[in-house]
Amino acid sequence: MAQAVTAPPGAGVPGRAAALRVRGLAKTYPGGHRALDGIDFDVAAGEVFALLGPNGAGKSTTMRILTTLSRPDSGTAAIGGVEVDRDPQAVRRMIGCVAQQSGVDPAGTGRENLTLQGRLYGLSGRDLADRVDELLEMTGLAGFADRGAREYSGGTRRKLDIAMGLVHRPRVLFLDEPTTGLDPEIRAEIWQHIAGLSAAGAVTILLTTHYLEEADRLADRVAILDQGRLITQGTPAELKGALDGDAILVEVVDPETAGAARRILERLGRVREVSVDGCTVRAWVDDAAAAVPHVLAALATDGVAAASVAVTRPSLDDVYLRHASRKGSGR
Ligand SMILES: Nc1ncnc2c1ncn2[C@@H]1O[C@H](COP(=O)(O)OP(=O)(O)OP(=O)(O)O)[C@@H](O)[C@H]1O
Repeated sequence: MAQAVTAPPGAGVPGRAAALRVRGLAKTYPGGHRALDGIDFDVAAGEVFALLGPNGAGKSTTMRILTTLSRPDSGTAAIGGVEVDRDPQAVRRMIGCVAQQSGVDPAGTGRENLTLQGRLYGLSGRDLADRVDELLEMTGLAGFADRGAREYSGGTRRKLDIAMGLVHRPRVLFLDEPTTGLDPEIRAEIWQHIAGLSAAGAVTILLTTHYLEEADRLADRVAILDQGRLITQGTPAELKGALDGDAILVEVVDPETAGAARRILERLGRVREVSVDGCTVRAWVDDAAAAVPHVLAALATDGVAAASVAVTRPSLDDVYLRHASRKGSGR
């Protein structure tokens, strides 16, 4: 089995300036819970970097420290070369934050919310009006600009939150679970907006997410955080490529036979990491083309009927599950 790409301290993109640099960041909350246990990473200017991890892994704690809302016990974090602890005011001017909780004032219109946010950052007059129009256009909110935000759907409100985070042209945008709770259609629309921002190259993005597909689609690099430690980081392709082999998915006709199918596969020499989810039995093999006939023959010999067999290349889900299972944690 190939080793996963482990996180070299401060791994970043060679030759690109770090917009964000984190070294040895640690935090223990009152009561003794160690939420961060010394993490290192760099995010290059213009990159989209996704922090993944199960509940309680330390993602929000990392976000809070980087956005100056909380202090680490040790280690350093710098945005554009400025340490967050040393000059939080300067850091706040360089960053935009879209928190899980919406910052939209439901009593105002979209335009009013954006205008107020711009004023808080010192924008005024024509500059501010132009920036507000630009953002309304960019996030597809022009048609809703003068409606009360109270009437907005969850997705529209989230788009306004993102626009508000961008009003002062931050160098780094923090998105904390930007699409959690939104339906797939709106999620896809928001992904398009984030991808558009990234393609324009004007802003570096750090996002946290529970959706592996989101990280796979949007992120140039991802890091998996678990129990306060960064257990792996790299591009989605690197992380997937580090998992040797293919996944075989066998769907059994009768769910009662899934356990038997699992035991049969576990007895086959060339199959490893067999798991069951309902009617589907999943296993890893080095060479799917060679393994599939043996799998089917073994199932048929023991009288287990298979409805279908599929072979897939490793996904980011597989990367996540491999690391989560190594650590013995769930998702
Ligand atoms: N203010 C606090 N006081 C004490 N413990 C805290 C505090 N905030 C977070 N924790 C604990 O620290 C750990 C990390 O929490 P954090 O919110 O950073 O995780 P997370 O990865 O963002 O999780 P989620 O995906 O659920 O938001 C958790 O065990 C959490 O219970």
